[in-house]
Amino acid sequence: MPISIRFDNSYARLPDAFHHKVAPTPVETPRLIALNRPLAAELGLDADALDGPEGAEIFSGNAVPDGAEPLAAAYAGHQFGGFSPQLGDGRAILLGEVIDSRGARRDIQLKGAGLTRFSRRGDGRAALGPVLREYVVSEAMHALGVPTTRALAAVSTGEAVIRERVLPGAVLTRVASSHIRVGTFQYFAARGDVSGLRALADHAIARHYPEAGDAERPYLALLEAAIARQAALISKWLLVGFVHGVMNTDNMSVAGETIDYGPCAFLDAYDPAASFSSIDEFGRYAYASQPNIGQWNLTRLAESLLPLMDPDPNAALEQARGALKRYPELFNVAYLDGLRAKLGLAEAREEDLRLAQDLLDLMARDRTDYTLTFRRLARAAERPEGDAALRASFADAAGFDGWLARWRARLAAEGRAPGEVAAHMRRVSPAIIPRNHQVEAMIEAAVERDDFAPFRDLLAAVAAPYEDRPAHAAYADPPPESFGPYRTFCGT
Ligand SMILES: Nc1ncnc2c1ncn2[C@@H]1O[C@H](COP(=O)(O)OP(=O)(O)OP(=O)(O)O)[C@@H](O)[C@H]1O
Ligand SMILES: [Mg+2]
Repeated sequence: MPISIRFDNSYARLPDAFHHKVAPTPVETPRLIALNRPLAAELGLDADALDGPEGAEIFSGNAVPDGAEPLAAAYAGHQFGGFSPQLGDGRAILLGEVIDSRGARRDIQLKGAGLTRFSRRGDGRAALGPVLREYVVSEAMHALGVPTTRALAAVSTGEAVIRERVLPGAVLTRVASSHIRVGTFQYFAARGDVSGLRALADHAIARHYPEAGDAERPYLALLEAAIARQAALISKWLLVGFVHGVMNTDNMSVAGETIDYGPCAFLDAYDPAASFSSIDEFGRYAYASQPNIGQWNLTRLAESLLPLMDPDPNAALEQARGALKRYPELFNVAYLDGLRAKLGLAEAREEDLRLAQDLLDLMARDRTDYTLTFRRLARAAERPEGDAALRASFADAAGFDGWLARWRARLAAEGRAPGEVAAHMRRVSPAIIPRNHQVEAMIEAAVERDDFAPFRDLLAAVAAPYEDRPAHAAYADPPPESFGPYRTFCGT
């Protein structure tokens, strides 16, 4: 019996200008590498039926399930500050949408599924390494509590893709609450297509911000809501040490989910200026620049929405400015709340930012490991003698001791039980992130030796980031010295 998926394809019903209806290009010998069974169940899919050759057929694009209406979406985007009026899905093909077990609409999309009208000079394909990276890192982000697209399946294609060298090809099946990007709005705005813009905004409101639809000014409310979600999202990135790496406006979801894990990386050593992507020469998308870039991108969204916001252009501009002005405050509040939690503080006080910033400054100076430092701090919270490994990680031991004394005094003033404080801290500061050296080792095993055991092990570890499980202990370790400085390459 063919697999049945209950599609309801609202994006396909939007006007022609929104998409190119195109089927995936079949691949030679699809092999299912991974199926996310819990996610499949959440989507109402038959995980047993999909966990084998039939799943390989569907998730490679070789078999298009009944009810799917494959399409490539049109979008534009600012890439490293320069505007491209037409990008679009050059290698991703949306199969359709399903309503999940909680009643939410979710996209099911194949990334690497072949040529579309938007492929430009690309081959429409993805390489196995980047597919596995996106699978592991997006699932890690989900487990960390960061809004993100999800990975439903990975399939190898049996075909080669040519990059700097010949690599095995693969397709990632990605699930998202939508694939509407800031660049999707820019696409219609740049063409002066106000009716398309309105259709898009109405679609985004219905799908992501239904309360905005009831507001006096729905399009302003859409902008405000998108700004709030983006501020919250980027604060979460910083709090787990995530560097997106390619925050172009076409890689910013209007739903506030992290999307496009091309050259992303997590901080090992804390360095606010950290930037890993080989194409981000000037550090535009460095770790600590992400909040500002978020605002820059949201300003592009605001500009795109102006024609809808008010018939009077000056009034529209005024409203957009007002909405954007709130972003820094929204970000700062969310980030400081997160830092407080990482320090185990339950009460908000004036001096909290200073306390947190002083620790971050010490960490930056001595390049301590971002993840380990906070995790060890939880241990220090429940031990009066402190944590020897933590102290040893600071070259400036006296500086750190001074900070530790201030922090302990602050905790003592709150008077909570040390065990409780430590438990709270461990709920927000992970033991395990997808460490860059582990991700690279996992990719090498898969690509060079067809060995997917490291992929499965890493995935299992990052799926339980806040737990200290002995079996996962190796994944909590920082990189060995020999790993050296890390560089990522756009996973095209
Ligand atoms: N191999 C390829 N073939 C065709 N088009 C490509 C290819 N790689 C990237 N593109 C296109 O180049 C543009 C920018 O690429 P970018 O790396 O941001 O996106 P992506 O990783 O392909 O996809 P997404 O943003 O959907 O995760 C997009 O329009 C994308 O579709
Ligand atoms: Mg992209």
